[in-house]
Amino acid sequence: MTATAVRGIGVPVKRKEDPRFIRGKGTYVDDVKLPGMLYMDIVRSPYAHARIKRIDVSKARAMPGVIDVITGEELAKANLAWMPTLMGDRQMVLPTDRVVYYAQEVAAVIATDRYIAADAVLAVEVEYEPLPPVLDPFEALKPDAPLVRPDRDQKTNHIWHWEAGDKEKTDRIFQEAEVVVAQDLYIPRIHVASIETCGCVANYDPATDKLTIWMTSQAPHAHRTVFSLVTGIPEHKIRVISPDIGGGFGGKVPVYPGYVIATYATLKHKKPIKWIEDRSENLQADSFARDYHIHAELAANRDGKIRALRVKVLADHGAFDAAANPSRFPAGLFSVCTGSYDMEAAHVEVDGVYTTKPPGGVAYRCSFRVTEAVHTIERMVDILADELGMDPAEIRFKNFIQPHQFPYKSPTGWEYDSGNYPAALQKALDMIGYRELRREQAERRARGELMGIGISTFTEIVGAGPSHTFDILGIKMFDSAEIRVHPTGAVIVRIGVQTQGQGHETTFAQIVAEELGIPVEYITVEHGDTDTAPYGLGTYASRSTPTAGAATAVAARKIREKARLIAAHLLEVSPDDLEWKDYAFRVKGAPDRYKTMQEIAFAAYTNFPLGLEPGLEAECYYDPPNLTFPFGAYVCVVDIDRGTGQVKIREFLAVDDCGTIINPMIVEGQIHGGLTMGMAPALFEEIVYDENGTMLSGTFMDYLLPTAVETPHWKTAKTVTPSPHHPLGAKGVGESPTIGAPPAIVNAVVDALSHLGVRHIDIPITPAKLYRILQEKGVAE
Ligand code: PCD
Ligand SMILES: [Cu+]
Repeated sequence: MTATAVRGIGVPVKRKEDPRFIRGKGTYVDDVKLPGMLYMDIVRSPYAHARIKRIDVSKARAMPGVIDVITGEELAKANLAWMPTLMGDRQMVLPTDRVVYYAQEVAAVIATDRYIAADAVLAVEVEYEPLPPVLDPFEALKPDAPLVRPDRDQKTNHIWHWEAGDKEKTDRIFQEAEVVVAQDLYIPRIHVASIETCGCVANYDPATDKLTIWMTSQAPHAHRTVFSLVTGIPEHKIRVISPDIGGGFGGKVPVYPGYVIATYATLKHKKPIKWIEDRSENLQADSFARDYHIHAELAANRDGKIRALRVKVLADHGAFDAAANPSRFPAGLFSVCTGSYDMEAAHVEVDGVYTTKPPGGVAYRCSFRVTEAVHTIERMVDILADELGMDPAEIRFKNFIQPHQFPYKSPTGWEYDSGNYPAALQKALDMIGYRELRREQAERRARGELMGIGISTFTEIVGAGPSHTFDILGIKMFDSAEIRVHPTGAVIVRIGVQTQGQGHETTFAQIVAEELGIPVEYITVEHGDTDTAPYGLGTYASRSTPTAGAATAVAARKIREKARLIAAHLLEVSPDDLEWKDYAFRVKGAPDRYKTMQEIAFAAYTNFPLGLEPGLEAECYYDPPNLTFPFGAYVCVVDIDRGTGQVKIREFLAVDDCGTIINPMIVEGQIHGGLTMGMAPALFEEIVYDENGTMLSGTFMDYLLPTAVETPHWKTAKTVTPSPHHPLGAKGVGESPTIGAPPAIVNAVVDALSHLGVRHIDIPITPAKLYRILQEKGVAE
């Protein structure tokens, strides 16, 4: 078998899933239609904070086609008015006495038709007594602030305090440091706004006593376990199916009240119940991302050598701590904020705060708060360079962790597996022609034009994670793969992770193709169905390749070891006389005597050595020894329109390193998508509330997503520094670009204005915001 025939690792195989997608033949949750299916729609709160005095459902119930109206009171009787969150908090499914955010679920209508359900929602009468909203986390911490969560024992809006690093050493360095720079940064609330909204079809079948839930889930097994624990239904009687998913991006990790209500309703009515959010519900009430109020300080020597980083954060979590993080990391992996730079010490503190806003704190393509971490350090390094009058590239070269320092122990306790930061930045600078650009900038500046060059050299942390520190509600964050090679050499691979567009059906097949020498078209990848897929923690935080990808390689190697015994039997040699070469087992010294995996597979069912178990299957539950640390060097060139305040990205070059690349075409697609999702919050996206806590950006008229028109032509390149502990040397890549892009863009805009005394601008850098700055500085046209 040749590499061309196998099309394994490193080959730009076209996506196996695309033929069905481009024909419109995908099966999304809303495509699931069952006989007798009922439809659910949700009554939502018009207030951010209010007491519920009365809910009158009589008019709604009387409407033809309305089957039921479910309220919090009814759920309370079933002990389901509250549910646990992934972070160990509790969250209202439906309220019994108060609402704590705008658009919160208040009641649910079940009807024979989606439109009848929507009409009946309007007929439900709710009497509210408005309470003062709590919108600013700083205000929320004041002693006289209204309590968002009187249900808790602690009578405060403070949720938790979390810290990492060495406080004493950090403080000492700050006291004696030659230079200190400080900056407040705000990373606003944003929303993943995936094409497909959330939803489910819940179906309890009394004949089999089985509950099946098709749901938009990034983690079907974990969700099944949560459902079992919440409802008391035995886990084998629950089947969660996550079918084709129209984008996850972190927003489909949490459990939403709608899933729980629909499940309750199917158990009650013994009919399938469909619930699909509309766009506004999705934007208004589903988990948000970011909302970090950051104060950061760097201590350095006058020559630009960074000595220490100190960061304090207020994290606005909304009304419930329903963030999607590993249990022990309430602030996610934010403590990776020392980035790509070697320093003596760091201290990071994060405080979680309740406000009357929707709960969440999901990733938005940022692997557990890494975007926030990277934005902080990459902005601070530029601010320091500005303070010292140094070039931002030069200050980075001066502070990079050097290639020989890996594995590198960071001051907040991470062990970076591998990296070569100077090589990546040098490549980026050479490719973009950095010196020439600086020259051009000086000329343009002299003519009064505003051109900026921004750099970001970020380190990502993905692949959660090693069982000694990573779990979700106690379930360790391993992942899994199961491979079956059938007699004709056709293969089914089942994995514990679940694609939402990333192309796992292709890349995981390529891993098996490479390891077994079976052409990729003979390999089918299945996932997302808890009845058939092995247990896994799901797809988010760019963990699939580092965890399930490793499991797939290890399982394939187990198959290969068994195949060796069968090949030896067929070739009548000892197993030790065989070597795996050019995708076949060959007799050492006589490479023309060989058996391919197809021949071996057939023998595994027809002609296996006596005493050997028949069949050719293997599984692996992979507990990663460490996380993987992908990285990149991005350079962004912007021109600012002095007449409108508009930022034009003239050029953007992304040099990424995700170790061994499985499918270069898919990785490039991931990078294009990720860069666009990095540009979006840098320039456009923001969730805005008015002074009453009403969301002002609940439609795509107001929540500005970039289109192809706003998106520049991304240039990409790579370096390859394999992970030393991953069986394939691969690291995750899905989120790197979203993490690396925002600071590159902001650094470029600030660079364009630094000679006017501008040091920092919070995202999103909208034309209106920028135009005001241009006016202040007297350069607006
Ligand atoms: N080295 C390497 C790496 C990787 N790869 C590829 O690429 C992809 C990706 O991967 P990763 O990195 O591992 O990741 P995952 O896990 O798979 O995924 C996840 C991610 O992914 C991304 N991307 C995407 N895409 C699409 N299309 N869709 C979606 O949804 C999405 N999402 C996003 C997100 S957000 Mo989070 O959830 O926030 O946490 S996380 C995330 C896949 O296919 C794989 O296999 C390759 O090839 N190579
Ligand atoms: Cu984040």
